Amino acid sequence: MAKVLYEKDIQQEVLKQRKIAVIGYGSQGHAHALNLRDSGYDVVVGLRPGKSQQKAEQDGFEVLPVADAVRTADVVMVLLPDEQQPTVYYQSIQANLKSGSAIAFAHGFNIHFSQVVPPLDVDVFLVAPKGPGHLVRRTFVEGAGVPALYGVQQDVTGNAKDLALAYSQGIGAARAGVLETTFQEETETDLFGEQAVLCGGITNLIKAGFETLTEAGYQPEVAYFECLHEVKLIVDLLYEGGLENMRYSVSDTAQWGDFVSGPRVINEETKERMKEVLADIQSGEFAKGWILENQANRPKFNATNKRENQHLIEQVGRELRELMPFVEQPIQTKQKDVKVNVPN
Ligand SMILES: NC(=O)C1=CN([C@@H]2O[C@H](COP(=O)(O)OP(=O)(O)OC[C@H]3O[C@@H](n4cnc5c(N)ncnc54)[C@H](OP(=O)(O)O)[C@@H]3O)[C@@H](O)[C@H]2O)C=CC1
Ligand SMILES: CC[C@](O)(C(C)=O)C(=O)O
Ligand SMILES: [Mg+2]
Ligand SMILES: [Mg+2]
Repeated sequence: MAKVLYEKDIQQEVLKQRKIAVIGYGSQGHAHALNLRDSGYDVVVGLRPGKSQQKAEQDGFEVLPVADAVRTADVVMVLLPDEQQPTVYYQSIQANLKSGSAIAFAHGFNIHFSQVVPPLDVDVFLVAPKGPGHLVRRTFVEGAGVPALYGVQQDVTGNAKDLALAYSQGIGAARAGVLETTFQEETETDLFGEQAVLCGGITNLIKAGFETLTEAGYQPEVAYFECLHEVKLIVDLLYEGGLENMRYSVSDTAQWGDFVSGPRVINEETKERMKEVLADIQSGEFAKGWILENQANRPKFNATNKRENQHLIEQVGRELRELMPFVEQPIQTKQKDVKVNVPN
């Protein structure tokens, strides 16, 4: 069994003496900056002029241009979109990193695929929350946390692991559990999880179910409740107590259907496709495609995003959610169809 660390296992002092620059104030950035400050750490935010800058200032942070924030910091956490990190790193971060300081990431993509190569005189570590940034903040405020993986790529000071652990504690992850990993393992498992299960897998499962019902003549509203809305209720039971807990709560008819029909939909063939997805991640093929897509200004990303937002399930869902005031308002701080290519 892997060793999972909690708050009681972690010393905070090593990070308390240091200034942390959080670069970026999006999903992860705002959560890390706010949680670290609430945990008593000294935080400055590095940004370009714009929406995030205004938000961070409204939240009471000192906000500096990226280069200046890096210059003042002992620990620099890079929370820019993965595809923007190399440009900003080489234009504004690398030359300003203090010798003996630390650079950190919430996802290993750019280090693992060598898009960012830090100098040899800094520590390089990873603290990767296993959940969306907005929940990293929401759960922290509620007194809980989102678990995280930590890893060290480069340890020149002898402090890298302690810094990573203290950082994990500062963002609230150690309340839920912190697990040691490598940049390679985090990158490959995170990409696989989001593609095959958490994002790509679940959205396509939902759409396929919805389309099967509507194409058979059933009402789209009924199909929406059945295939999308109820997913959260079922996932809550899975989250709270695993497969057994969900199966305990649903009817025996549903459980029997789960046993006999689930494997007709998700089976060895699906697993073979999953293995292909994993192989593309491991070989760097997926990373190459994503880097090229960005260099071309995201033609496929933008077209797919537009088409997906117009899907019948989205139209029906928007109308139904209007009538359910208890459903929490969507987060949607990001306009994912706009490619912004402006470094600092
Ligand atoms: N989203 C998530 O929940 C998770 C993300 N991660 C990782 O965290 C990192 C950050 O991702 P995420 O939080 O989704 O990113 P977001 O897209 O939510 O936020 C990006 C932030 O970076 C700023 N930014 C973008 N370009 C520049 C630039 N050129 N110069 C200065 N600031 C810039 C944006 O500001 P502006 O308003 O000016 O555009 C924004 O504040 C990634 O490595 C990701 O893989 C890891 C776990 C989960
Ligand atoms: C599941 C998507 C994720 O990996 C995450 C929230 O953990 C991401 O990159 O946003
Ligand atoms: Mg993830
Ligand atoms: Mg991810």
